[in-house]
Amino acid sequence: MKYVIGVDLGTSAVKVLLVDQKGAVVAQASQPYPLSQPKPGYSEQDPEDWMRGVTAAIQELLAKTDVAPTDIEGLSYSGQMHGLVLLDAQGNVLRPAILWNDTRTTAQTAEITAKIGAQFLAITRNRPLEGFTLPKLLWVKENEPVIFAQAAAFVLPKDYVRYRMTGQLEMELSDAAGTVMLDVAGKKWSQAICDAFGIPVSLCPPLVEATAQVGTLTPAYAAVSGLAPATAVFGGGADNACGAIGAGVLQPQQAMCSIGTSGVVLTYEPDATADYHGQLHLFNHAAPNAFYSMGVTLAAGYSLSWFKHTFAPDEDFTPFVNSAATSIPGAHGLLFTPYIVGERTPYADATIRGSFIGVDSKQTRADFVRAVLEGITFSFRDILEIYAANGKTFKQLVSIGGGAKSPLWLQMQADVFNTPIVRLTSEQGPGLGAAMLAAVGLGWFATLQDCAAQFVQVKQVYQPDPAAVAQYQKLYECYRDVYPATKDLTARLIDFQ
Ligand SMILES: Nc1ncnc2c1ncn2[C@@H]1O[C@H](COP(=O)(O)OP(=O)(O)O)[C@@H](O)[C@H]1O
Ligand SMILES: O=C(CO)[C@@H](O)[C@H](O)COP(=O)(O)O
Repeated sequence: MKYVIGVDLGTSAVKVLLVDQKGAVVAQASQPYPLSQPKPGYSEQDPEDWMRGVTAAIQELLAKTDVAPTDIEGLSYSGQMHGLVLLDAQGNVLRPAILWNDTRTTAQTAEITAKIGAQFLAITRNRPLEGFTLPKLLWVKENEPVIFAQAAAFVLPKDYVRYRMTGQLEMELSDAAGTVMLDVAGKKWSQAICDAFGIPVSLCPPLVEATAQVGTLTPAYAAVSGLAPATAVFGGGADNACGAIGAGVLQPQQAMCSIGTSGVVLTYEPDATADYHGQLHLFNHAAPNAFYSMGVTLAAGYSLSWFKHTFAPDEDFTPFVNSAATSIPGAHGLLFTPYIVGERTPYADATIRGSFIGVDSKQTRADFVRAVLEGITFSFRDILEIYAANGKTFKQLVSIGGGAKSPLWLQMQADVFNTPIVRLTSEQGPGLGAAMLAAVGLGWFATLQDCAAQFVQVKQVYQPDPAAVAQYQKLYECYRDVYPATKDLTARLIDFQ
């Protein structure tokens, strides 16, 4: 039997999966790393922490199995998107990576809109938002000119990890789309965007396709990790593109819902003509010549992990989440909005903050846990409403990410969306998608669709419960009114942080 490894470089942790030729996950390992928030709106990670985590997770993975490293034929990646890693001419990291959920760049996004708003949307297929990479590059250029002057290249998180493992510096296409410096339909760097903002195109690394082999491991990395030097390394993909592949979202009308640190509702787009007027993102898929659209909740799983970390640091996620079962839909009148680091879809608003509305002396901690889960789920419903307004409804949604571990949350999704929710045998969609890119790159399968037919396995389908659907419809109407009512108020409170 032969194997591949999928490395999922998430925001909370790296997860590595060892997958055999039949698609069975034979071992997995995970290593967390810290997130640094030195100022309100800032979110950074040290790329060296990613490297330590990836290497330790691979070592742990190999120690868990009897699989010979020489039987692991290939490895590929799924990566948290948009994070800016600046490198000097020797490939050294110049400053901490500025992540996708860092919102310090409001001035730069306004600058982009004012300068080339309509042209920007036409080329990149996206509105300039704080989370994307170009505003981060402009922020460094304006605020840290000495560092910017030393920059010889920029990469995204998983592209940096791949560089350290292979010595090859490239940027993979589905992730490059999230820089908003790419001509998305033309699959090439946009000279017009670079020129408009004084970014030398020489900073943009060569582009590589997701299933293309970039090389093999360096002898040094093979020695330290325990992998074989001949292990073939493939481009990989943006985590949401990989999540879609791992969820089998490879045809029009198929859609997924991902609860990781962020939250995503995503659908496959066969070409780049879909037009959501910038309300949703449109990026290149990691499947060849395909695209996907998506809306993003900035703090989905992060709202839950913040709440648990703050109020129940010693409890495990599973009992903590399950405690919500002792509450009821609507959490005895408590509503939560998950805007704890600002929001992206449907409100591109870096200064909105979260709220608990309807706090009552009869409520218990279980009500608060339930309200957090429900508020996050309502934020996904907001994205589904945008799809519906554009004529897209889905027969079912495949649920992936850490949040898909919880049967209670899966049923809640079915009830809030009034749509069947599919649970797969593994909730590690991005890691599985990364492994599938290696499997196709190695030629085990002719297409990702063929690979998905073998690798993607449904475990259970959660059907909406009509009574809960009716309750959640009324609650969702209240939820929608919280944003306009709290927008100005919570922005004023930021001064007191
Ligand atoms: N047992 C669980 N039940 C429900 N949600 C969970 C559970 N364990 C973790 N989570 C949620 O999953 C999130 C992490 O998901 P993951 O897909 O690993 O994220 P990332 O890829 O961003 O690192 C956490 O923020 C947490 O809220
Ligand atoms: O910014 C986005 C997508 O545009 C995020 O979805 C990141 O890609 C991080 O993903 P997770 O760590 O939550 O999986």
